[in-house]
Amino acid sequence: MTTKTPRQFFRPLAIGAPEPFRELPLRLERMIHFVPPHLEKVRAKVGDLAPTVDIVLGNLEDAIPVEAKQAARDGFIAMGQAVDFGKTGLWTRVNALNSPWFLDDITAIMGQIGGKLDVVMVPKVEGPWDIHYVDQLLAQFEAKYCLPKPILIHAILETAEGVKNVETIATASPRMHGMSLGPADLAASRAMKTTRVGGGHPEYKVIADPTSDGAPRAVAQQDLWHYTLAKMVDACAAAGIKPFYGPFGDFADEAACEAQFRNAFLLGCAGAWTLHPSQIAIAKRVFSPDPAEVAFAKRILEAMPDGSGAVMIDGKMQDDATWKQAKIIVDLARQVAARDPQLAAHYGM
Ligand SMILES: CC(=O)SCCNC(=O)CCNC(=O)[C@H](O)C(C)(C)COP(=O)(O)OP(=O)(O)OC[C@H]1O[C@@H](n2cnc3c(N)ncnc32)[C@H](O)[C@@H]1OP(=O)(O)O
Ligand SMILES: CC(=O)C(=O)O
Ligand SMILES: [Mg+2]
Repeated sequence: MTTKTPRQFFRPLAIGAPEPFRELPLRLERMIHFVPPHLEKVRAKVGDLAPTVDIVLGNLEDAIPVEAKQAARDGFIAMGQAVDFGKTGLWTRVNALNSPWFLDDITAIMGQIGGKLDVVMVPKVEGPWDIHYVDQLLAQFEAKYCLPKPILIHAILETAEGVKNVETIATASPRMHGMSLGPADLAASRAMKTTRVGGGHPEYKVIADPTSDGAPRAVAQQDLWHYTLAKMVDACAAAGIKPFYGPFGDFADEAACEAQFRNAFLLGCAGAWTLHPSQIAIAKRVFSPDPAEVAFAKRILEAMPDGSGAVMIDGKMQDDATWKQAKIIVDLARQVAARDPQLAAHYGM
């Protein structure tokens, strides 16, 4: 594949558009909270909701009825204008690039609240060509409206072709913020035989061999999403962008939601989607590091001030590599502490 030279890669795509970021802005993004902006009742509470989440996302795509597409777009703009989001990110999920609504979504939003928007989430991204199109369009709007800061792109990985092209999607533009797993559309795209939005399936399992005494055979459920999530995490980490778990649709099963989010956290994800207020506390709990882990990570950093050598702590060998792991945990704890005084106290920060 032909790619741009390094210098061309970082040039603005429209005269007057801001320079692309070289590094992602440092932001705590434990949950991307989805708001249906066509509902006046929900919209009215966004001012109170915003300080309790890291990101508010106005959803315009799936889950918004066709007859409410315009109301959702208008509602998102009204909400964006009315609310002071402070340190909370303001994102939107626009309709798919091949839908009848995308062009009007992006045109209206950039014209009216482009200066407040942080990230555009693009659904059903199939390859780098989708990112290039949105990249160029955003640059033209940034130039037209003299926006000082580039708007970032977050892709949803939710088609088989997208998964096949995940590495070229991740590196398609300096505007790439990250990626989320879209387990519902991806399941459909792959003809997986499920009807769930994320999470496991009891029939996806391995079973131990039968024994001569006929004892019940041990069964272990496997994670349907491990392969895709791991592939996405590697593509994102290699490109210097952020991977996220997507939605978990069974709001009543908080334990399963927490387990799926925690697997994603341990594997390298920065956050997950919250679709219902009850999921916010789960995401906060999972994507803020455990105070005991933070305390141990601090001991590693203190024992190896320049990050080199080998020391023993509680019988465990530490060296340059565990120092790097510890730094990731302590840096994340610092970000969380800056946002959450209660956790700051638990972390001793
Ligand atoms: C596969 C995908 O694409 S996933 C992404 C697309 N899906 C979404 O964005 C769904 C977002 N969530 C929602 O729209 C809603 O949660 C629904 C429609 C699924 C369920 O809503 P309800 O039936 O109202 O749920 P419930 O009665 O439990 O809500 C309790 C309260 O929380 C509010 N609430 C529910 N969801 C949200 C939300 N996402 N954000 C803010 N408030 C919410 C309700 O308005 C209700 O408020 P009230 O107590 O003042 O009446
Ligand atoms: C997240 C999403 O859009 C999906 O699972 O299809
Ligand atoms: Mg989807």
